[in-house]
Amino acid sequence: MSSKFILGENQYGKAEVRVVKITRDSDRHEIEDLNVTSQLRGDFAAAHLEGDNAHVVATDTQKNTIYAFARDGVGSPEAFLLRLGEHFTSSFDWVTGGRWEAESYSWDRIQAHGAGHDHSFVRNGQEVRTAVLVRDGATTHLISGLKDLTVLKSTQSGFVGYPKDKYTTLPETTDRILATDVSARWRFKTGTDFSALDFNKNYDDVKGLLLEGFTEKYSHALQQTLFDMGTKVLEAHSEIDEIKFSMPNKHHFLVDLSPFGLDNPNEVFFAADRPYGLIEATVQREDANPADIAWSGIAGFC
Ligand SMILES: O=c1[nH]c(=O)c2[nH]c(=O)[nH]c2[nH]1
Repeated sequence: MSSKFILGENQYGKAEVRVVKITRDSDRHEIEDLNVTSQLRGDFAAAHLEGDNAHVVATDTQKNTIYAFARDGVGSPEAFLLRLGEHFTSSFDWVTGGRWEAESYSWDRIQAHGAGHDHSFVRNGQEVRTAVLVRDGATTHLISGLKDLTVLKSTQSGFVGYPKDKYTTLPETTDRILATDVSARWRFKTGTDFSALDFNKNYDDVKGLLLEGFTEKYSHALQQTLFDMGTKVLEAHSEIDEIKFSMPNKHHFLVDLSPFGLDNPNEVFFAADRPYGLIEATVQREDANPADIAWSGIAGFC
């Protein structure tokens, strides 16, 4: 019996290019700090089948392009990825698409003597900003996001009414701590005019809405709070078609202080790090276009 083997889907590039850009037009410096991955798609059959590298834009060249483009400034992770995608697809005929991804780390000015310092910064540990661009021929998909945005509410959360079977030990509660690390990714409508979008403003606004959504209502479950958070974003942003979440339910267990003759009226908790509930869902417009190609390769979301 003979088998024939053919080349399936493929992409390649440079992963995790760490680039820090200091803008020093004046004594008051600005910092941009990114981790960028570039992957090209197109006709790379000869490289795989024949060892012919005529189409292989070296991963080293892709890395250098990222550094060279940073010389002009980054602006926003989304704008930076759009520039890279346009460059590679327009410069090389056989590059028909690709995937470009960035994480961006934010820095605050160090407050010294009552003012933000001109050139000394402290990493803002709140969350990591993310962006993914997928180009497929004439179609462009762009997904903004964030991860590790840790939030907690100390009341206005409960969990009751769930089915009880012989394995159920969890007591119902109408007053518990709700805590999670928000990971969210929001996809812009296909065909959005990205040149008209202020991505940094968009990011700040969506993050603000997510945080507001977390606070606003009594939470009957993290699932409900997730949906509320997503709804707020879609209501306010017509350019966004869907938002996906992955959120651990970071359990806080009341400590039994009775051995020490003390009561514990919901004040002292054991913050468990594992196991944790893991709540994942998409909130989308009813008429959103399916965009599986945009999401494939993004781990940790359903
Ligand atoms: O918000 C919650 N959702 C659940 O699905 C769940 N399951 C559980 O044990 N506690 C919780 N809390």
